[in-house]
Parts: sequence; C-alpha cells; structure tokens
Amino acid sequence: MTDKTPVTVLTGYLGAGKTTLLNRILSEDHGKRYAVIVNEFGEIGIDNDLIVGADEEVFEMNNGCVCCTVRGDLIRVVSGLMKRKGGFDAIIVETTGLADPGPVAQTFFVDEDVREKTRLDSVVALVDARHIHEQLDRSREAREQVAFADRLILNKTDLVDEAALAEVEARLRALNPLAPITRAERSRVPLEQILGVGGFDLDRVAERLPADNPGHGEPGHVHDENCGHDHHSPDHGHDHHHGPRGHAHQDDVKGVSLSLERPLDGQAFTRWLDRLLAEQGPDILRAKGVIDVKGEDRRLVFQAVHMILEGELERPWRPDERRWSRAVFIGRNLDEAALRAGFEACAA
Ligand SMILES: Nc1nc2c(ncn2[C@@H]2O[C@H](COP(=O)(O)OP(=O)(O)OP(=O)(O)O)[C@@H](O)[C@H]2O)c(=O)[nH]1
Repeated sequence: MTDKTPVTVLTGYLGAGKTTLLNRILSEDHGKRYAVIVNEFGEIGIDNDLIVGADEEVFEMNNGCVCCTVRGDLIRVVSGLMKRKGGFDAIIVETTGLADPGPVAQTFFVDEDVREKTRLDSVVALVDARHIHEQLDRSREAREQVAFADRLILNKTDLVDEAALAEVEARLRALNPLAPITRAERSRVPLEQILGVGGFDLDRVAERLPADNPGHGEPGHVHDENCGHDHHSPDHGHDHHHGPRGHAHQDDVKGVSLSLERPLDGQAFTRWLDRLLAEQGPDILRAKGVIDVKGEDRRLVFQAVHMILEGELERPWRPDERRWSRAVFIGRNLDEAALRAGFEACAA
C-alpha cells in the first residue's frame, strides 16, 4: 500500500484557479517530486462534449455497464510515468474540460496496471467564490465537480465579502456534506490539504464523515430522521437544502445523509447497497458510510464511486464510542425518502 504513488485529481470550473494552484505546487520548495498530468485539451476546455467524445474510450465493466468510462489516454500516461526512474512522490491530474471527475477517479480502481502502482488519494475541487453561484445555476458540470470532491478549496476570497462567503459555503454544503472547505486567495493552501487527504482510503472514510448534522435551519443541514417534521410532504425539502438563496431548482445534485441508532442486518444492508448501486450507480457520484452490523464487533466501512464499491470490516467499535450507522450519498436525482426507507428497512 505505502509504495503506491498517491494520485490527487484536481478539478474545478473554468477559471477557478487550478493552474495557479499547480504552479504553486510545482514552484514551492518542498523537496518533493510531483508529476502533473494536464488534460491536453485544457487550453480549449470549453466544449466538453467535443473533448469527451473525441478522447474518451468506453470501458465495459464486469456488470456490463457502459456508463462508466475510463480514459485510456490517462491510463497510458500514468503507466508511462510509473516506468520512469526514481518515481514520483505524488501524481496530480488536472481535469479541465471533463464534465465529471468520476471517470478519472474510476481509472484508478479499474485498470489493473494502474491500480497496482498507484492509489487514488483524493479529488480536490477549486471553487471561484465570486462566480460559483452562477456556475452552479447554469452548469451541471460545476455541480458535479463540487459534489464529487473530497475537499473544496474556496478560492478568490479577496473578491467577495464575508457574508457572501458564508452563503457560498452553505450552498456547497448542500451539494456535498462531506468535503471540508478551505478558504484561499490565489490558490494559497497548505499542500497537506491537497496531497495526502485520504479521501478514498477506507481507513479514513470514517473520520471524514461528519460527526453530526448541523442543526435544522443551519447552513448545510441535511434532513434525517431526527428532524421533527414530515419528510414526505410534497413541498418539503427544497428551501432547506439551498440555504438563504433558496436555489430550489438546482435540486438535481445533492447530498443525502442517513443515520440509524439501531444495528443493521449485514446481509440486508449489503443486498440493498448492491442493488442501489446497480440501479442508480450512474447517478451516484459518491457514497461513504460506517455501519453498525448486528452481531459484528467491527465497524463496516464502505465507499463507492458510481458502481465501484469497496467495503471492509475494520477496527472494533470502542466501548466509549457512539455506536451507530451513518451513510452519505451524493448524486443526481436522489430520492431522499426512498433512500431513507431502504436504509431503515435494513435494521436488524
Ligand atoms: N482575484 C483573484 N484572482 C485569482 C485568484 N486565484 C486565481 N486568480 C486569477 O484567476 C484567473 C484564472 O486562474 P487559473 O489558475 O488560470 O484558473 P484555472 O482553473 O486553471 O482556469 P482554466 O484552466 O481556464 O479552467 C487567473 O487570471 C488568476 O490569476 C484569487 O484568489 N483572487
């Protein structure tokens, strides 16, 4: 595990500050050797359809799904890099022009050669504090980039005031309840917040899950069974999800947090999750969770990228630890009520 080269995928809408960040990483005196892979179409990364169509190889997964495409050119570049003498301390992939960082992330799980030599560390998304509202309003790509990320860098903080920053943060939270948000100017962020994040590391998934939901009505609150009101009323949900600006029409990508204080039936949960990912994998950008399985001393930790699922029983629950099940799903068109019902039906 440790001899695998960590890979950070850098995403973010046009002009968010990715190049600024890359230049910073490459020019800083850190004594490390980083390889940077820039999408060769980055300079003309405006017409996503054209680029993806021209450049993407369709990869058929075991389960026959062709929605999960893996970039063959990326595999070739990474494989080539790994053959270089001396190696690299880390690889950074900039995904300009890609609609969804999902296919790039999947490359690191699916290709055997790449998987053997590298491990996906995290997906970091840069956010332009000044323009993000408009980008989120207009662009599904922008929403997906935010939703997919393990960490969000809220850049260009010099261009807006504190109230606007707080508003942006609330909106980012609604799209992605998991990713910590770091504010930055000129993409100035400590490197350890970008490299070595461990967003895909099962051992660290648990510590990255929000310990608790912010209170009802607070920014970033995601409804769960602890909210004392009816989740099934038809007009419920929109305003709450989108903070003060009330972006109710942007509901296609969102995060849904589920939790249960009772243990789950391990088999029932696995069956439910497998089926969910098989049926809705294309729409599920990310999922992570820690599950309390009945009759099992250890915590079940899982994470998923579309339909690629990894899970394992890791350390035992500690006696002083709150023993409960938590899962977060981030994706498009998620039916919150159905997810909750399915999850709760797994109770042992
Ligand atoms: N005011 C301000 N400008 C910034 C900041 N960060 C970057 N910029 C500027 O924003 C512009 C875009 O930054 P880039 O780093 O090129 O953004 P990018 O994400 O690589 O852009 P694309 O490659 O087009 O997707 C440049 O002119 C930067 O100098 C910031 O924190 N504040």
